[in-house]
Amino acid sequence: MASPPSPSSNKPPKTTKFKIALCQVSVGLDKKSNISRARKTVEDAAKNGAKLVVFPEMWNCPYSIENFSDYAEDFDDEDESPSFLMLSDVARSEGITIVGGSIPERCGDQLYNTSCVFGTDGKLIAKHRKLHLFDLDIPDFPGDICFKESDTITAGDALTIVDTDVGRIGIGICHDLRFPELAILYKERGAHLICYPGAFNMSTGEFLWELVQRARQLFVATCSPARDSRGSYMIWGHSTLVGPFGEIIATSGHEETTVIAEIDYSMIQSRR
Ligand SMILES: O=C(O)CCC(=O)C(=O)O
Repeated sequence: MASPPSPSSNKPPKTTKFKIALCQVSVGLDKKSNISRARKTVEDAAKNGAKLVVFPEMWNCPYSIENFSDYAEDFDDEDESPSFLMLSDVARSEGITIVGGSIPERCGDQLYNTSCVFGTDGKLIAKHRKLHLFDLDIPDFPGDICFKESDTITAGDALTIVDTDVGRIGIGICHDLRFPELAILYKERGAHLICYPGAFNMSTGEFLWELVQRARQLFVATCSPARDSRGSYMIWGHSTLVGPFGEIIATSGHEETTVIAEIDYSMIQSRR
């Protein structure tokens, strides 16, 4: 993996205008079909001109504490990492950058909620372990949700910012989006875009998901799985691209879809 860019090296991106695809895929119980569906989605996005593809949080596994261990992958073990290998392979074959949402990562005795970023040659260029785990119990809120991610997942301990062919990208996962400090640090380190694979729920999604993205004053891309109305965890959806003025460039509902939109980094300069 490349070492993270230093704050002072404000390298201009190779590409300043490009298409991004936010793949709001449906996620089912069958891991193999989640993987093949995801691959096809990347191939279609590349056909439509996308140079950067973003996946949702936990795209290979229905979002539930009970599933994380069964669907987890050890990235150092080729026989144990089909989701990881597929993303690497399709990034290379399509020649695109992929922010691979997140999948449960097994490392020794620990499980992490991890996002892998692949360059156009298919190499892993960054890995972000979710920093802020989602522990919530709000019985009187609409949707009265109770979820304790820390029962099975260990929190990461590092920022993740990486230079790619499509700019300097900071990564956060879902609940990380709520913490402005992280976005401020990425901004100080010269990020052009922050990608947040997420899976917000119905309780907090309606109130916070869009609001916090629009407050970051950078390009922000969020990508959620599609809602599964039979699932135990009701996903908010609404994968969105926000520009540096807080404007919504493109968004979606909660159904399965791929949002394709243009990013033009010259807008960051205009905002300044
Ligand atoms: O912050 C929130 O309200 C939702 C976060 C979440 O769903 C998650 O981190 O998985």
